[in-house]
Amino acid sequence: METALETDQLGKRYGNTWALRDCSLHLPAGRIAALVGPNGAGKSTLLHMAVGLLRPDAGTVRVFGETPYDNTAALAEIGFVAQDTPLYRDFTAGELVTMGGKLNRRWDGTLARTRLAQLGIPPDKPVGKLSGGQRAQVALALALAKRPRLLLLDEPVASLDPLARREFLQALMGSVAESGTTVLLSSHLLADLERVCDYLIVLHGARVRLVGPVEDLVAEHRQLVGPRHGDDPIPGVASVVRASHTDRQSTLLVRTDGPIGDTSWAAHEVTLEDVILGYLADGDRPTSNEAWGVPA
Ligand SMILES: Nc1ncnc2c1ncn2[C@@H]1O[C@H](COP(=O)(O)OP(=O)(O)OP(=O)(O)O)[C@@H](O)[C@H]1O
Repeated sequence: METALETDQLGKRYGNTWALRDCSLHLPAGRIAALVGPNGAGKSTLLHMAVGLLRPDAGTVRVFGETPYDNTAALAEIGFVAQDTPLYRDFTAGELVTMGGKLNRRWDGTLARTRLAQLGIPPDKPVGKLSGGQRAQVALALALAKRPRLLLLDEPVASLDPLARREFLQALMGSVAESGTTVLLSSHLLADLERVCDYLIVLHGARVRLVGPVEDLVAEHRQLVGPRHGDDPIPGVASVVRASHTDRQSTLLVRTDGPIGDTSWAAHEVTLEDVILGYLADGDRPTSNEAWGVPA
């Protein structure tokens, strides 16, 4: 299968601090992928390198086989909606659609106008005077009009109310289903991601913690509840993601590589949210109490 995005040992550093490190992953074409991680995990940094806004300090990033940095041909294949949906606020939505046609060689202005008309967005009002949700829809319509093969969205629904969020995600799903566009979408809203995404990338502490098709990842993880557990290996368990213990009982989130044969463990299925939260709970906090002058 064709690969839309591929990184190998990709890294970006600010001063002495790695914003993203040893990032190796691939995103097959046609997927709608969730990019998840706590604040400061490196999500925007990864997206900015994928869209050629940042030059990597280590490793490589390729979009459909091309390096995006300083590569106009590669950038023509990528749509990007940045975190705060920046738009020229004095321009109207209609003017932005016209401008897009002058700046992009493959531009579907009719698609953008049809979408914006369906959403009831006025064509003649400066976008600075639209609501946050309407602005996000304008930004998405412009990104889709570019007919990108890869669409990168950095927290596109963060500022939207639940109804606007649902409409935005439905619009996104509808149009990428028609066009076959690959999407990589960062968000903190796990329930939304569970509804729309079929591929998952978890970042934590500047590193990739988990990558793969949602269906496989959910199927491979189990919650085990059983007698207090030490460090002994459990047959069928490839790794323990997270463990909590009482005096007599242990509860483990595990990644399996076979059936759990030991009947002293009760094995429960997990949701995507359980898996994500398990990986997010594991990892160091970048800023210590000492740095803030508070006791540990
Ligand atoms: N321009 C910059 N200069 C210095 N450090 C930066 C810069 N941009 C990002 N960082 C640092 O890089 C790390 C990763 O930041 P990034 O914005 O990629 O995280 P994120 O996962 O997108 O976070 P959020 O969910 O808050 O948007 C953070 O520690 C951040 O402080």
